[in-house]
Amino acid sequence: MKTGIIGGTFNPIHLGHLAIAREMQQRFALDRVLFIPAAIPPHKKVAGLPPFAQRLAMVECAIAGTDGFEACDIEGHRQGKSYSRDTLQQLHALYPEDSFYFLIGMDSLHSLHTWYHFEDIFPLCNLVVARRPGVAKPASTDALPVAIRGQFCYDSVLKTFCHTSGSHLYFLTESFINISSTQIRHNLADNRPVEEALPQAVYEYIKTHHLYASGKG
Ligand SMILES: Nc1ncnc2c1ncn2[C@@H]1O[C@H](COP(=O)(O)OP(=O)(O)OP(=O)(O)O)[C@@H](O)[C@H]1O
Ligand SMILES: O=C(O)c1ccc[n+]([C@@H]2O[C@H](COP(=O)([O-])O)[C@@H](O)[C@H]2O)c1
Repeated sequence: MKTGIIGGTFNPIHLGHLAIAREMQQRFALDRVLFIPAAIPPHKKVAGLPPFAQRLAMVECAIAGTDGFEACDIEGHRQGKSYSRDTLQQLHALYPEDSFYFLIGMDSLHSLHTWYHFEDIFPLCNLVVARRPGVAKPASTDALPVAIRGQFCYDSVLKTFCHTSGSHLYFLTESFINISSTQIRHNLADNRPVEEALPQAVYEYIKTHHLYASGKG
């Protein structure tokens, strides 16, 4: 089975997340894409963060009825920070036959060397990086962050980066939408429109549960 993974704080999940997940699903003919909310995001402020259960519920609202998309609460069952290395190891143990495609934003690629045991991550999955249209697709290891480039080579025939473990590093380009959860939270707090950035069901969940009102982070 080919399994895609998109992890995030999902505070809240938005149409940008869904668009890149769909692109990854189609490009790699994935059997399923797991949306994994971080219970305790390792590098983000947790003050004012809605509880894990609410961020998971918004993910469930966002993907309901979409073939191949599944919410995964694996990080809600662990103590401490939600490190991706630990999640990937757990998924490998649960699904030893699967190959994994782990989606991250370009910003995350550039800070990957600061992640917990980041070098363990490469052999555990293929990395799929979402980049903005117009940002050149890297075509040599020189374009990769210094901290990781030594572990990859560039195959100019296949136009792909290969890790020493045999995993690959791919770049997506088609579907980046210029949306962030931060912008959505600010718009909600200021009563500015957000409907175009959010699935309708997520918008309704936010309204019903009075999330992100002014003064609520
Ligand atoms: N519009 C987008 N297009 C492509 N990737 C995105 C987009 N927004 C977020 N991502 C990526 O999705 C993953 C989860 O993102 P996250 O939940 O932190 O959302 P965010 O919008 O970046 O949040 P915030 O604004 O609060 O930092 C990260 O790897 C991030 O880089
Ligand atoms: O494992 C780490 O050290 C680590 C550090 C920063 C981010 N991550 C993961 O990257 C994903 C996106 O994180 P964020 O903070 O941009 O929402 C999410 O799954 C996080 O758990 C993981």
